Amino acid sequence: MNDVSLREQSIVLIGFMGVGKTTIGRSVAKKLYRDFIDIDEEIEKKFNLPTPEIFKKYGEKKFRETEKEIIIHSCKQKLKIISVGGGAFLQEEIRKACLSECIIFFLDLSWDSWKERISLLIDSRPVLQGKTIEQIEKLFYERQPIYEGHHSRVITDNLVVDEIADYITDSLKTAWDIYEPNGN
Ligand SMILES: Nc1ncnc2c1ncn2[C@@H]1O[C@H](COP(=O)(O)OP(=O)(O)O)[C@@H](O)[C@H]1O
Ligand SMILES: O=C(O)C1=C[C@@H](OP(=O)(O)O)[C@@H](O)[C@H](O)C1
Ligand SMILES: [Mg+2]
Repeated sequence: MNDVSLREQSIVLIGFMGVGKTTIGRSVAKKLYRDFIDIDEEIEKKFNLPTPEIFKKYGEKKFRETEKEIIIHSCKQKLKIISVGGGAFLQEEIRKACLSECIIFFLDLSWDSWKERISLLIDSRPVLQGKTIEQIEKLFYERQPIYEGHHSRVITDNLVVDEIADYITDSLKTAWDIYEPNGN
């Protein structure tokens, strides 16, 4: 770790696509009066295209390279709330950078709850498109080990966005008060 205090460290949300990283990250940022960075939004701004179009026009490899560049840059900043795409932690360099620079929350949703959400996700997630539900289930479980590197896990089944965001902010405030009681 660098010389950034615990209170200043940026927070990174990870987990499979659709678990709520973007929505919950935005809510946590509001509650803590911090800037929010959604890495997918940053990639889309850079290409001036939605993610499915980036995949179509430039390919997944280019998307992943850009994702890495933006995350490595963003995770070195202080006091941010950062939501990374569900595939970002496939890249070891990203995992290592986030783990050493930031506090990582893993949003853990069960397959049974996740599959109820699929219709909300399919149009904007190219990785899900053209796959059967069985293939998506296989991907869901294959991806779980990449999220093992984290500092805190939040089981999100049956919780609304506000409850999850409150849980994250409360646990951060508790950790800050324990480890940096004088606010530094
Ligand atoms: N706790 C939750 N309960 C119900 N729906 C949720 C919850 N969190 C997110 N959603 C919904 O799931 C969809 C995916 O959320 P999103 O924040 O884009 O996930 P991610 O960034 O992890 O892909 C959105 O339609 C969002 O409104
Ligand atoms: O898991 C993945 O491979 C992806 C997840 C998406 O982000 P969310 O996890 O926010 O849906 C986005 O980065 C892209 O569609 C690829
Ligand atoms: Mg997202």
